[in-house]
Amino acid sequence: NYTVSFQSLSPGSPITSVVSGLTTHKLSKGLCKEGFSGARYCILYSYTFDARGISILALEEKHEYLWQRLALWASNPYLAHMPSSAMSRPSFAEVDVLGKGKGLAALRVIFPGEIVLAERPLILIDAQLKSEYSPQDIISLRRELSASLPQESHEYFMQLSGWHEHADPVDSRFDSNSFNINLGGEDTFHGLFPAVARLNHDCRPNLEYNWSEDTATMTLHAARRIEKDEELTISYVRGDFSSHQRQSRLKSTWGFDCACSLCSLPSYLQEESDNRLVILNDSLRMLDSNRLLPADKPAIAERLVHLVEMERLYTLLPESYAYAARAYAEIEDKHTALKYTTLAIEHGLRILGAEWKSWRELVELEEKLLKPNGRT
Ligand SMILES: C[S@@+](CC[C@H](N)C(=O)[O-])C[C@H]1O[C@@H](n2cnc3c(N)ncnc32)[C@H](O)[C@@H]1O
Repeated sequence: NYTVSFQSLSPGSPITSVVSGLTTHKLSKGLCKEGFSGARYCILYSYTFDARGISILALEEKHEYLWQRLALWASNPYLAHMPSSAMSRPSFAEVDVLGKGKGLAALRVIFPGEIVLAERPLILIDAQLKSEYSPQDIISLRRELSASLPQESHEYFMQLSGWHEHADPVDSRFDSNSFNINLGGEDTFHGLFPAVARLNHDCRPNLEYNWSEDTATMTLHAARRIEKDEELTISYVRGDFSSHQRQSRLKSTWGFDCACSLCSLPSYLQEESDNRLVILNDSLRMLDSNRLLPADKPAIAERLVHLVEMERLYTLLPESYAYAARAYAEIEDKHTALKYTTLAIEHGLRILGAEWKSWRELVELEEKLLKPNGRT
């Protein structure tokens, strides 16, 4: 139920009330600026959204769609808030971590699959912006955007880390802390999630993040059991990259030398891990290629599962089980196919949540396998 007419929101217009679900939000339109292509990008902001506000910089005609996506989930019970505001029973707290600045640590044991944190963006920027304005204009737009947040949120944003020493302070905070997300089909945005922004990197993290376009929420699940006081981490780069690729990406984009559990191993063990990653990626390529005979697929899928387990790449585990399930179903080994289907569904829902793309396909496979005399 939206009572606002988006066309009528002109820059600097008086605040307009919008009813979404049970919540009344006050929306305002800020600065608008025409890009090189003639497209008009405008700031839309609300001081009341999720109790900490939101600032969006996007094509004017996309404002209504974006707002509907965000407002629909205003009553999501899992929503996290900034550490300074009321959050019923967080399982983590902000801490100082030696050599990494601030971070988040578990206040209690967190079990595999638990939702640790789920939040919507504080700032959203259309990724097209880069091609529409000069670097100087982008800096001013980003500054204007962060200044449109409520005072407390703006201060919180400015306390986030921004490692690029010589860059603009607002710009470097965006660059160090934002995620690329899809919102509105193919449209890419840079989203800043304030609590998630405090998570440090580990090449073998204990949390997995998932962006849901449907609920406009970033959700973090525990990828394994996490002990009390353990630091919570995500991986900023793909875990199946080689150690060299991971370390150089982390240095160039986030400015640090990775000293995580994997990168601190003696070099001969890192080489072992890199070798396993090469075979792991080859196995994935082969299974995707359609060039394998059905009889050869189970062994390759088993090898994939084994390597993923050895490499502690928990997020790849559900998809690896799924490959094994499909491979065994194809050769009509129902018993083993069912074992892997169950493992895939259980791990997938636990770690990746209901947004996991293979979930429904596997449930159908399981149903077929369970039919007496049913063929796969
Ligand atoms: C998204 S922020 C994470 C939170 C940040 N530590 C803070 O104090 O707000 C990314 C920055 O944290 C630091 N960082 C993250 N992971 C790290 C790691 N594994 N080792 C050292 N520094 C790390 C780097 O300075 C990086 O640019």
